Parts: sequence; structure tokens; C-alpha cells
Amino acid sequence: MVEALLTTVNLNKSYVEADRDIPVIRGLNMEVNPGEYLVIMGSSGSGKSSLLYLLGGMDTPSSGSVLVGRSAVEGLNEQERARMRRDRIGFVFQDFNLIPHLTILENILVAGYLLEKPRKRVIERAHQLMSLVGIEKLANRRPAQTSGGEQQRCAIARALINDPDILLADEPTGSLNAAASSSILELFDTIHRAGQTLVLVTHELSAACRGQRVGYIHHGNLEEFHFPPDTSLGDREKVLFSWLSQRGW
Ligand SMILES: Nc1ncnc2c1ncn2[C@@H]1O[C@H](COP(=O)(O)OP(=O)(O)OP(=O)(O)O)[C@@H](O)[C@H]1O
Repeated sequence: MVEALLTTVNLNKSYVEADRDIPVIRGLNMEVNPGEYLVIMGSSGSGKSSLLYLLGGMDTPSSGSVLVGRSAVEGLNEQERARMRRDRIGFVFQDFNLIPHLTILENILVAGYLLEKPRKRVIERAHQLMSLVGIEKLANRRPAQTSGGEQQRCAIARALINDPDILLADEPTGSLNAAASSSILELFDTIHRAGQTLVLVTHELSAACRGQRVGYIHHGNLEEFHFPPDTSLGDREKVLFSWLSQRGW
């Protein structure tokens, strides 16, 4: 049996507001398997980002477990958790989060230098990734001198510099126009075909249809949708829309 890369066991997350517990994730059980492309959807405020942060070890559950391989994240100390995030998880955000005074190349390298790898090897890998994501000519520009789509490509290269087991992306096309958005989704398809495991949070149907399976957060839990085999992108949108509508999306 294939071992899941990420597993949640009875995962709960509440936020405290005015001395009251507000539950967001409630007893959620899920797995992310090697090589899969999982999409997380849900209405606004349903807990998509919260779940992604828990999966990536960037936040701590109120109770329950997130297992990365066989290691429970909540059992790790701060240093071990930082190492786990650095070595195993890549994160892409809606707002790119690049460092403005560094060049595109330097933004990618910074994440790579955190690992104890030879510098030469990190620089080679950064150039390979810039070529993969199509920004090799922009290496010496600062983020402000590039478009939103190019900045997101840089952020994707940065997230891949340590060859993470899983790439987690939180609304990565949310700040982009339609053309840039669709080219980023094509880039995700390419990365996925090359074997990268992906978890994408999105509220866009067209983006969700690129995945293999959709998890819809409903009342703090995850309901799963599997696309019927051999359906066109257009038909995938129709069946997913119909399934989501039944759940009040
Ligand atoms: N640090 C926090 N403290 C208190 N409440 C929070 C905190 N972070 C998130 N929340 C609340 O938890 C709920 C889920 O937030 P989350 O950002 O995970 O939802 P989301 O599905 O990603 O939303 P959106 O699609 O609007 O980005 C929301 O009601 C939000 O206001």
C-alpha cells in the first residue's frame, strides 16, 4: 500500500474570539497521496486557508493530528517543525510574498540557502527552475520590475527550490488577470505531470477542474468529489458545478 504524504486524524481548529471558541475545522480526516493533485474548495470563511496552514505545519491544531509521512507535526518541537516545513513542504500564496529588494534569482536562492546544500548546486537548481517556469530572462530584475504572473512564477520556483514532497498553493491565481491565471494553471499541470504532489485552494471552477479530486469544506469537514473518467475540461466544470450547487456553494 502507498503511504500517504499527509494525513489528518480527527483534526480540529478553533479560533478564540471575545473569549468564545469559534470552530472552523471539525474532526476532519483526509489523506494526500504521492503524485496526486488535490483541490480544496469551500465558501468564503469555510476554513480553506486554515486547513492549508495546518497541513503545512504553519499553524497548530486545537486537537487531532496532522501526519507528514508518519511524523505527527504537533509532536515536533519548533526547530523540528521548521525543518519539516523547509525540507518537505513548498508554499505558494495569493500575494506572492517576494522580498522586494532582492532580485528574482535571489528570491529563489534565499529559500535554497536555508538547506545545507552546496551553494553551486542551489544556484544550478534555481536556474533550472527559472527555465521551467519561464522567467530565466528576468533573473536580475526586482519583483516590482516584473508582472504579477511573473512574480507568481518566481514564487513557484522559490517553493520548489528544496524539492518539496508537497506543494501547497493558497489561491495562487487570485491576484492575476485571466491570461496570467490560466498560464499559471498550465504551469501547475506541467509540474504535476512531472510528478509533483499538489494541493490547491481555489474558489475558481476552471482552476478546480484541473485537479484529480476536490475536497469541499462543509461545516468544518471535507466532502469529496471525484471527476468522472475521460471527461473534457468543459464537462468537468459542469459536473463539478452541479455537485457544488447541491452543497450550497
Ligand atoms: N487568526 C484568526 N483568528 C480568528 N479567526 C480567524 C483567524 N483566522 C481565520 N479566522 C476565521 O476562521 C474562518 C476561516 O478562515 P479561513 O481564512 O480559513 O477561510 P477561507 O475559507 O480560506 O476564506 P476565504 O475564501 O474568504 O479566504 C473565518 O471565519 C475567519 O474569519
